[in-house]
Amino acid sequence: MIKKSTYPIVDISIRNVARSVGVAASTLLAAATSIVVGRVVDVLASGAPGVGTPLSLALVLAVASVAATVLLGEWVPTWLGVRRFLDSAVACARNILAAPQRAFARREKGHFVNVLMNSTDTYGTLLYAGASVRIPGAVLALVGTVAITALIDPLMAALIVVYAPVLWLALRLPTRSLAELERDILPVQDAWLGESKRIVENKRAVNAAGAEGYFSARYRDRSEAFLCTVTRYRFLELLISNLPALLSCALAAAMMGVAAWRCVLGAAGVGQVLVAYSLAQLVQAPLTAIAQRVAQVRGNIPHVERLREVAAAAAEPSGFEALSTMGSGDPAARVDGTLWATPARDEDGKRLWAGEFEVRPGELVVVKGANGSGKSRLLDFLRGLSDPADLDGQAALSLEALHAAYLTYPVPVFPGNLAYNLLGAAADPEAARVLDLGDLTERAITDQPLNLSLGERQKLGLLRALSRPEPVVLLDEPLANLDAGVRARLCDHLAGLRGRKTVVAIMHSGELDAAADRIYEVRDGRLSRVK
Ligand SMILES: Nc1ncnc2c1ncn2[C@@H]1O[C@H](COP(=O)(O)OP(=O)(O)OP(=O)(O)O)[C@@H](O)[C@H]1O
Repeated sequence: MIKKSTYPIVDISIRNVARSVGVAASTLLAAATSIVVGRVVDVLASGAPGVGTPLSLALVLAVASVAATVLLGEWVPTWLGVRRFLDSAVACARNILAAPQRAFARREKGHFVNVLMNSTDTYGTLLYAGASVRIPGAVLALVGTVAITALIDPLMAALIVVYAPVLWLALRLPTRSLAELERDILPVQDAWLGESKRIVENKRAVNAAGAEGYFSARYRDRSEAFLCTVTRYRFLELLISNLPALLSCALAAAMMGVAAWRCVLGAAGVGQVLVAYSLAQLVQAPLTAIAQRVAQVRGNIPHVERLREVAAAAAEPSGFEALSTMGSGDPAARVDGTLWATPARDEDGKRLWAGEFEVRPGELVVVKGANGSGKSRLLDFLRGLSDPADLDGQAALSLEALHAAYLTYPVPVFPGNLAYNLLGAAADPEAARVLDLGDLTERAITDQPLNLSLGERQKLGLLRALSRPEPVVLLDEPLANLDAGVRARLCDHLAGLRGRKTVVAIMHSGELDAAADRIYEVRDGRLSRVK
């Protein structure tokens, strides 16, 4: 399991302590402003001269308090949270890409979209900035305000000390429910995001099938389930944010009562009633912030658990290292055993018996067989994209095979141009000539479904695989969607690669048979060598 320090929530560094003091500064400056304003009122009430100095000081303190609220109280923790959000989003994307394929297949795509977009944001802005800066800042503000109040009147300070647990208890139930609800929302939100993604990705196919009604109904069901939990969440949020204002009236009345009593006894000026009212209001913000943010942190822990799960998956060894071979005389790949295509390992599970499948360096190897017989799963296995546990038997895979250039399905297209779509490789001039790219080399490429024809998309995938420097090339149906001229030239080209590159091609036709060094064919679930 990944260490908790991978995504720390409470991070008490010197910088964060300074930031927390900054968060507390606005409340403390506001408290000081109230006291000086109370002094102004006392001077005015007594009719004594010299109101100018405390009035100016009150003004300066009020401006400083507002500036501190905006800059230190809000902007600094917000900026810190956004930085954390960005850093954890980048790290999460890296981890998703690094995780073995089987770890990625354990969850549906909506889960990863949610982790990447939502959990990274929640971790940065709510959890880290909340627990490391905002909550400690609110605690400092509360302690400071109580201390300032105690200097004026210890009884008033005692009232705040009594009030704090009352408010905490009042908020306990809704904040707990909020925390529990947060856990329930996540899987519903995963499903909703997954469905949203499906609508966008499949729009054209849905239109072509005339299945708009079916898809909108599915979407409505998922949205209703999600919005139902969101409504409950919003209601609890509303309660938590408004309850303190309601209860604060009682605190304000009690504190003002104490001040008024002192006033009547002649122990304090009339300004103290105003100070009491201001302090009762001021203390609400840190108290509520502590209650709300602790609930937020508790409720949102599942987000950081999800991020840690992705980080743990990225650290998971693929397991293929144990199968890799290094020797120069070794085959590029050898598989001897039963390869399971489906997770089920019983009579219903699909499997391919790949007894003594072998590819030697520099060979052109053709694999044939009926649809769904497990040929693509075999290539995935050679490329180290599946799970070594899928094989009941033995295998030896060269590092070249495990890092092979791989044309697989669907051919992914990235918005940009052809050069960009080669993902860092320079176009192989011979492959480019063979594929007859036409205007594909100059035009803008988008991931809109009609931007490239099926054949053009295939050419792009082939150019990408054939331009990579890796010595082993795996091609899943290289001739699919190509016109007769390109098919013939491509077959000649692949035949010409013999001795220079190791090529394994899945074929549904005999066009490569004559050139192939070996041909394997699946018959009745068994992969046998036929040439
Ligand atoms: N994770 C999985 N869960 C369930 N079934 C799976 C899974 N992975 C593969 N399969 C099934 O295993 C079978 C073999 O798939 P594979 O893509 O290897 O076939 P193929 O021989 O390449 O077929 P084709 O010639 O049609 O491309 C298919 O029926 C596929 O649906």
